[in-house]
This record gives sequence, structure tokens and C-alpha cells, in this order.
Amino acid sequence: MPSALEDELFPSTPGKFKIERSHAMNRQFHRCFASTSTMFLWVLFLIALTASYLSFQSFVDSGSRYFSASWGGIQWEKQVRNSAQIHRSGGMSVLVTGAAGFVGTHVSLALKKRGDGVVGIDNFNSYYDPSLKKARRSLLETHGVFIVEGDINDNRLLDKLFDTVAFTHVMHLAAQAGVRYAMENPQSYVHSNIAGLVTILEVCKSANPQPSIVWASSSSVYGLNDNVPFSESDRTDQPASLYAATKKAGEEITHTYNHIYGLSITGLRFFTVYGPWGRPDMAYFSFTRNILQGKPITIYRGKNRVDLARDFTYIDDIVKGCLGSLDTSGKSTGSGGKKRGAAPYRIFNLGNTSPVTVPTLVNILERHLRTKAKKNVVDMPGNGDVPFTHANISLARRELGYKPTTDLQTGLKKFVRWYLSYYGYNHGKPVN
Ligand SMILES: O=C(O)[C@H]1O[C@H](OP(=O)(O)OP(=O)(O)OC[C@H]2O[C@@H](n3ccc(=O)[nH]c3=O)[C@H](O)[C@@H]2O)[C@H](O)[C@@H](O)[C@H]1O
Repeated sequence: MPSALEDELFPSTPGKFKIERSHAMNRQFHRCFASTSTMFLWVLFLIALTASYLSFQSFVDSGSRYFSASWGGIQWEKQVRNSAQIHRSGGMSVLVTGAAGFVGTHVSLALKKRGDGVVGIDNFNSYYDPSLKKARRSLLETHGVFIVEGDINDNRLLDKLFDTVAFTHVMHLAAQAGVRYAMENPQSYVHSNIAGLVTILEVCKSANPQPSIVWASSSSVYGLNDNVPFSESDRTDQPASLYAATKKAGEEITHTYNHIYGLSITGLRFFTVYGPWGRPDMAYFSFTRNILQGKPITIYRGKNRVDLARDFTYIDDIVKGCLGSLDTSGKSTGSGGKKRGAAPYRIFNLGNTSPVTVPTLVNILERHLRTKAKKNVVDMPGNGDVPFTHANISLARRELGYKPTTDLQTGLKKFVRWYLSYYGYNHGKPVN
């Protein structure tokens, strides 16, 4: 019986011809069918080939992601857990972001030394010499602090860290620092100080239990405020640099997370922190390097030839303020991303409360280094600097027991001693 398909192709005619044609048609049909099924098989084969190629690609991709990632795996988890181990009763386990940074290193060491668990995270970016950050990491390693190499924008990594350790506190110090560099690389400030901060807060808000957060804001939020000394209640809506603006934004953003999710949050306005293991981009550090190398230094001068002044604050005092903040932070109230009640929201100035002019800073360095600086005094360029800073620290004194004890003379002496032991006199390579 001819099939409907045959009928359609060859309309029926009577006689032999029909029979012969019917045979011919059958052969034709089988050839046709055979070629259709061959085609069908080819199509199937091609689909299967494409599918297996795609899945192989994704396997290779995820495999290479897995293998190239500097985190994950049993050994890594063990290091994280060991580092987070608490060795005193009532101690805390703290995730320190920016742990290979200046303040991060000192805070991590202080926490570890008193028996708290500490895990660091740092992206080791090249804003300044990463070898200094690696040296700080080595120092921390000798004290049992493990630093994970990764970015605070990597929420998979942060989730993994919180899956591995139930951190009680986060000390969030990772940031793009520097006031004047914001004109060169504005996006880096948005990446770290805004996007990175939000990523940290998102992970913390979802963690169960939620940690308490202490984070680094900045004296620069006071911007053009001229009420002296600067109090936490003064206006902070006139930032003079993008850096300041991102730190101010951070204060608003953290307030939102406190309000919606019940995260306990403390923001610390650091005033020009200096000391051993410091940041090479800061004036006291770069001046020291240039003075020792016989190179000129540029000293900015304010309007009407007024000297610029800063409330330079020694690192050990800042560390005490950070630990005091962690100790008094109070608990976050939320869980699984839901607020269960009001949680503390605090902001403190951490300064020295005795501003010193930049030329005086240079005089002190000259004395400690026993070398005269080649000074080049220029008018302050409009690059985000403010003429002076001066902290009122009454609030921190009352709430945290914060009491700075190191004056600039003493602090710079300690810095210079460290500098010479680390770099030697020529600032070639670090002296081991
Ligand atoms: O408190 C803060 O929140 C900030 O403190 C720090 O900023 P600043 O107070 O600007 O420190 P720093 O650069 O050391 O300049 C000190 C003085 O030297 C002057 N200065 C600087 C460089 C130079 O070549 N010449 C000069 O006169 C300069 O004009 C200024 O008067 C941190 O870097 C910043 O990340 C942030 O934490």
C-alpha cells in the first residue's frame, strides 16, 4: 500500500506502470527514507557533539576557576579554622579585611596576642609596593594569623569564609586609601569603598549569627567643616575629595544596614594614622625616604601662606581604639537577613587631639634622621586636601576608654627606628 507520502508525491494511475512505478517508488522511498534517517542521525550526532563540547568547556572553565583560585580546599579550610581559633575565655573570632594593610596588620596582631581568633583577607593590590604587604603577611604568619588572598567584592569567597567560621566580629579595614590619588583613579574608590563595603554588609546581614561590624571611616568626612575641634555631631556634608565622599557614603550605607537588618555597626573616623609598617604613600613616610636619599620634598602651604596641620595619630593608640570598639560593639540582632530588634549604631573620632603643622613634622623627622631636608614649599594644589584636622575625642574616651598616649615626637622616633631596620639608609631593598 502506497503511503500517504507516496500518494502525495506520485498521484495514482492504473495498470502495470503503476505496479512498476510502485516498485520504483518503493526503492525511491527507501533511499529517501534512508537518507532522511541518515540526516536525522547526523543532526543528532552534531547536537550531541555540540552539547558535549559545551559541557567540556564549562568543565574546563569551572576547573580552571577552581584550580586558579587561591582559596578553597581541605587544607585551606584547616588554615582558616586554625587561625580563627579562640584562645581566651569570652574571646572573639574576627574577620579582618585589609589585614595586610597598615592598620589591619597591627589590629590583627593585637587581637591574636590577646587570644582572639583572627582571619585576614587582603587583595594585595599595587596601590603601593605589594612587597611591604607581603612582609606584613609574613609577620602575621609567624604569629599564627592566616591571610586569605582575595577581594572584598568576591561574595563567593566571603560566603565560604562564613561557612567555614562563625565570625563573631568583622573588622573592616580594606579600602582604597589616599586623599589625592582619588583624582588619578576615582573608580578604585567606588570599587573598594562603596561596592566592596556593600558586599561585606550583604554577606554579614545574611550570616547566621550576624557578626558585629567595626569599620574604618575617616577624618576626611569633616571636609570643609571649620568647627574646631571636630565633633561627631558636626556637619559632614561638605567633603573636599572623592575619598572623603566615599567614606561619608559608607557612613550612610552602614546606617541603612543597621536600620534594616539589625547589624551592630561602629564607624571609626581615623585621623592621619602613622607609625612602623606604615603606608609609603603618606607624607611622613615619603618625606623620610626622600630625606634619606637626598631628594627634595614638597611641602604644601594653605591659603594666605598658612601652614597645613594634621592631628597625626600613632598606630598603637588607633589599635587601642579599634579593640575598644570591638569589645563594646554589642550584638547584631538579626538572623538570616531579618532584623529582630534595634542594634547599636556608633561613630567615633579616633585622633590624637593635638594637631601639628607639616613643617613641624618635617623638623622632627630631620632631627630623628640627623639630616636636613631639601624643602620645596608650594601652594596647596586643589586636589582634595583640607587645611587642618583636629579631633574632639570626648565621645570615644567616654564610650571606649580611648586615651591616646603617644605624641608625634615619640611616635616618629619609633617609626624612624622601624624604617631604618626595614630599609636601611639607602632605601634600596628591605634589610632582612
Ligand atoms: O585622616 C584621614 O582620614 C586621612 O589621613 C591621611 O590623609 P592625609 O591627612 O592627607 O595624610 P598625608 O597624605 O600623609 O598628608 C599629611 C599632610 O602632608 C601634606 N603633604 C602631603 C604630601 C606632600 O607631598 N606634601 C605635603 O605637604 C598634606 O597636604 C597633609 O597636610 C591618609 O592618607 C588618608 O588615607 C586618610 O586616612
